[in-house]
Amino acid sequence: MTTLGVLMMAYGTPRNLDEVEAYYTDIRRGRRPTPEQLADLVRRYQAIGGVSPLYEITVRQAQAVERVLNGQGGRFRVYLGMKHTAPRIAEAVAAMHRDGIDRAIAIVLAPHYSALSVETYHEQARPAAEKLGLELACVNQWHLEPRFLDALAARVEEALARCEDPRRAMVIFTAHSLPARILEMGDPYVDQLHESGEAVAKRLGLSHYTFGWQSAGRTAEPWLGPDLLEMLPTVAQDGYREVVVCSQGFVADHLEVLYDVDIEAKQHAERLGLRLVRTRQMNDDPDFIQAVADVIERARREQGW
Ligand SMILES: CC1=C(CCC(=O)O)c2cc3nc(cc4[nH]c(cc5[nH]c(cc1n2)c(C)c5CCC(=O)O)c(CCC(=O)O)c4C)C(CCC(=O)O)=C3C
Ligand SMILES: [Fe+2]
Repeated sequence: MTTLGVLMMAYGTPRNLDEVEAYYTDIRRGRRPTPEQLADLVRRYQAIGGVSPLYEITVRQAQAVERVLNGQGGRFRVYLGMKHTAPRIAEAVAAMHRDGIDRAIAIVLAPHYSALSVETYHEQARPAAEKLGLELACVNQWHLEPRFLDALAARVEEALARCEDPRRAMVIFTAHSLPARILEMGDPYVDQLHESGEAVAKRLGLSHYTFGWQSAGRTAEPWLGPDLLEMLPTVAQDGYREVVVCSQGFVADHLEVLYDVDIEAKQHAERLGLRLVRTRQMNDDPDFIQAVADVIERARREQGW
């Protein structure tokens, strides 16, 4: 049995505050941020303790997925490639090739597809693989993977259990906002976020839930709305006292969760007399890791590998 590669791709995070400028420049496709923009981002990293736990969590996720896949009788080797930091996606592909791997499944640690998110990872992976003659099967989305939905539902249930009156709490499913032009592009991102949220709501029989966007970029073009922060006053006006935020578009604790939700949104909520409870992130919890392994196994079967 030959070893099958798994190219596991994730966003990447600066390892320390000195790396923030280079990171931000990379996210902005080579345009350096203004001193004000940089200072604001540094301030947000400082507010969550100086560094984001994202890199360590991503490494643990990759190792755990490899363990589960191989424990099920497979022969996989997982390689981690980051979009904005080292080890880069192309480096991970090159490492696979050096190790003699000629087939790999490429998966992004983000469940919902958009041409402006998941596709940008594949756009780095595909040419790197082609150049080396490595066959790549790219997974576009996995937001409806049954055990992923189970994991998401379990976290919403657990967050509701932390509410004083779970039946009267509003659940808001969020994801990273994207430029609103994806709507004219026929992009499936918005529909997919509704699909996974609806599936969870159905599993739990939720009657009070809605959808919102978070962490929109600081650019001039319009972004998908409504923004979570703008929704909170309406939720308060409608008489809710507790709100559960499920950042379903993210699978780890990182800046967008630890700052944008835990600090910024929580402060907004408190000023409105709302208690905000956030669902726990997936990180390397076994139920989530099994779900990712299921996605990879499914892709392997579909390829006939
Ligand atoms: C769709 C999407 C995901 C989810 C899917 C996926 O995971 O891929 C995601 C995740 C993440 N985004 C992250 C960080 C940042 N994203 C930024 C900016 C942007 N994100 C965008 C999109 C996404 N981003 C876009 C279109 C921009 C604007 C770029 C521009 O200007 O054209 C900025 C710049 C400053 C700011 O705007 O806040 C930062 C610092 C971190 C790591 C946090 C940590 O370090 O813990 C993570 C996991
Ligand atoms: Fe981002």
